[in-house]
Amino acid sequence: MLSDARNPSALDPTALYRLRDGAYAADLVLAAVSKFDLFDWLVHHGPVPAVELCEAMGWAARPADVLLTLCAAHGLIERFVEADDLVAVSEFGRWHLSGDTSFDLRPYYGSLAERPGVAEFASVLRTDRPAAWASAAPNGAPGSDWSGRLSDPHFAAGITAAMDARGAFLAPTAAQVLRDLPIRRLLDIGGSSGIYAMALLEDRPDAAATVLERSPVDDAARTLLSSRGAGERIEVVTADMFADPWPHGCDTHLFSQVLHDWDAERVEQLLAASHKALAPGGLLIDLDAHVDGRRTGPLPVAEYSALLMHSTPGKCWSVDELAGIAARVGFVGVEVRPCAGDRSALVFTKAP
Ligand SMILES: C[S@@+](CC[C@H](N)C(=O)[O-])C[C@H]1O[C@@H](n2cnc3c(N)ncnc32)[C@H](O)[C@@H]1O
Repeated sequence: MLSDARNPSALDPTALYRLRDGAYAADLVLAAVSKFDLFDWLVHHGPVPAVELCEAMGWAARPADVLLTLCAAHGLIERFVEADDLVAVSEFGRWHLSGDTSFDLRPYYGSLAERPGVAEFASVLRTDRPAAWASAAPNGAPGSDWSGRLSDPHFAAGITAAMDARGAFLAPTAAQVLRDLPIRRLLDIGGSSGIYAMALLEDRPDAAATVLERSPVDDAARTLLSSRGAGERIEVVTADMFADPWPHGCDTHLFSQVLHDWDAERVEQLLAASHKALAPGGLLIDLDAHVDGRRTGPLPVAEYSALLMHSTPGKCWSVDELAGIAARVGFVGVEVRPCAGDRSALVFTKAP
């Protein structure tokens, strides 16, 4: 048993990540059916560009994009991002979720329309404002979103423990995938407990790392790193990644599951800050769950994106969206490396 525990690939918890990360996805489809009658509308008005669909439904672009990815991943719609983001109901969607046939499941879905998550998604779709983390406060209550609650040391400790637990499998498996990269000085932005920095230093005895974290997560990170004997090689810098200067001169920057918490404007701000602070020729690694270029899946990522869209200003970004932003701020090229747990690492380079 012990040897299995030391070999993460022997006990792959991907199914458990999917269960947890997909917890909100059904509520989003229930909202589309019961609050907006999406598939029946598409039967009568589609195919339409997503922007017209949003206008008709009163939806904001970000949550609508997440919903369309999820519907496409379930085979309920067809989506063509390359053609004006044209959206059409599929035969499967028309058959079972519109009034067009006698196999209409809408009343069955409607019987769950009173679930709190369904109302929350209807509100996020209309307002683009995140709902409370884990639906733990009335919709839109001030400071109830994930980022607002991180200032509370008790909540921050719980989230840091959660990120650390997730990383026990993801960090060493990602480090294997990134083993060949010439990392000597790593900056792990929003690095939480430092578990990814530790994994990346494991096979690099001459390398060192800095975790950049906001308060009060910074203290939790320091305590954990020193209890794991990594306090000497990994320092924790307390900083707000949006407002404070970043340490300069690192040859590699890591965003692990950070960009998915933020909207396009702030993602661009973070990538620009990274480009500015990185050493020439340096690498930027984005480790995350990424939607495919056509924004039609994969299903586990589309489901996770629903959770993130519910309670953060972010979503699971597609490889193409991030590559576009990275190119705009000056990075060259992108290499995609599949990792365990439905994650992948995007490796961007700053020109020498
Ligand atoms: C979703 S967690 C990811 C943590 C870790 N990188 C991982 O992969 O598990 C996002 C992290 O970003 C940090 N964070 C959020 N806002 C921040 C800010 N303004 N400045 C620095 N860190 C921030 C949070 O404290 C949290 O640890």
